[in-house]
Amino acid sequence: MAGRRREYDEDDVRVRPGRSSRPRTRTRPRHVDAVDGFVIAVDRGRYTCVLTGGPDADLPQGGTVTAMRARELGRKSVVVGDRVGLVGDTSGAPGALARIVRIADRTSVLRRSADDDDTTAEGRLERVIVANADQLVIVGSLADPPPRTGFVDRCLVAAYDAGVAPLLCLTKADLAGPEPVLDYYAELDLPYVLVRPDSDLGEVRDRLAGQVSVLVGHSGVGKSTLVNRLVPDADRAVGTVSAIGRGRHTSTSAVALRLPPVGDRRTDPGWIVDTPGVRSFGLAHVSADSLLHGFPDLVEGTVDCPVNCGHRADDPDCALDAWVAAGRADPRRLASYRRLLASWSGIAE
Ligand SMILES: Nc1nc2c(ncn2[C@@H]2O[C@H](COP(=O)(O)OP(=O)(O)OP(=O)(O)O)[C@@H](O)[C@H]2O)c(=O)[nH]1
Ligand SMILES: [Zn+2]
Repeated sequence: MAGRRREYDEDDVRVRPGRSSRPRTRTRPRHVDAVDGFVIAVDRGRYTCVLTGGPDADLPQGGTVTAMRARELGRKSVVVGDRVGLVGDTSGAPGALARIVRIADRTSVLRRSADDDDTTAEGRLERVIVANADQLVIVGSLADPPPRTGFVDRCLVAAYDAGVAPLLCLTKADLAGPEPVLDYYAELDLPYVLVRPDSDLGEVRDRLAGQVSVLVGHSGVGKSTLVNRLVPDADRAVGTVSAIGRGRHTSTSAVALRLPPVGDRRTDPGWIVDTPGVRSFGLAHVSADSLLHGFPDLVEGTVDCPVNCGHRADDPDCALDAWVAAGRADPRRLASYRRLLASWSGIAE
């Protein structure tokens, strides 16, 4: 994580102009003494952060600091993955409360999909749940339950749109081979890893090293099993705001877990962000173009489409049908794209 952008929004700092004779103590503090933190969990207005200042900042160590938002942040939200500036009691002692006074510009955001409840403002909202993720690990089982490529396709759209690199993590490789899934994504150069109960996870850990990786997957695919294998003390790692194993009553929808060091290497093993209860990522903000770019194997097939072609099944001159008929892309991919189009209530054009 070293070397990542750490500029802060400075618009929350109000400095009075002029009056150089003014006693320093009466000017608003600029928080020059703020220390860098990384938000790992959010629970009812309390933010659990780890301190990331210092030369060994990204190595597994240290405790956590509980913080609240400073009023001067206004309406800006703070989410898991945010890089923040902290002041106040950052000792991490029991009962100590620090204040978040700055939020760094985000390199990426992932939004959860709106709740099905469109009768409330909350229910219609696609809230940002993770900031600054580098990688989206799409966890899917090869059997029991069978692969759901529609879900993977949806995640790919979210990943490409957010500028987050996708990694396909295929679990239960002891029950079925990966060929059907890999065949479906043959045109994509999608990186993937296979997981079975007896695999040592070395390749997975290599891919997670130095990254902030968000894990998403359907119920039953083995995501919890994988998280617990990767971070054996996951429950302890997030302390009192743990979302793991809790039901739907928790307000926490993401939690960052520090991966243990690999051997005696002094390199950053990375972070995983588990997303308990997140069924899928919101795509309402995604433009029609971005939706298509989640299907890179189809993009070239649209060059012969009429201007303003919607690429839907009932668009008579859509060139994608001919593209697929000519064997240039898998017809199942086109069907998946059109299913997504049909369910997509995009607002951005
Ligand atoms: N055969 C086999 N079974 C596995 C593997 N990984 C997990 N399982 C089993 O699959 C079942 C579901 O695993 P979980 O880890 O609970 O799945 P999950 O994705 O976290 O599902 P939720 O807890 O419902 O969100 C459990 O019975 C696991 O023991 C695997 O690689 N191979
Ligand atoms: Zn078209």
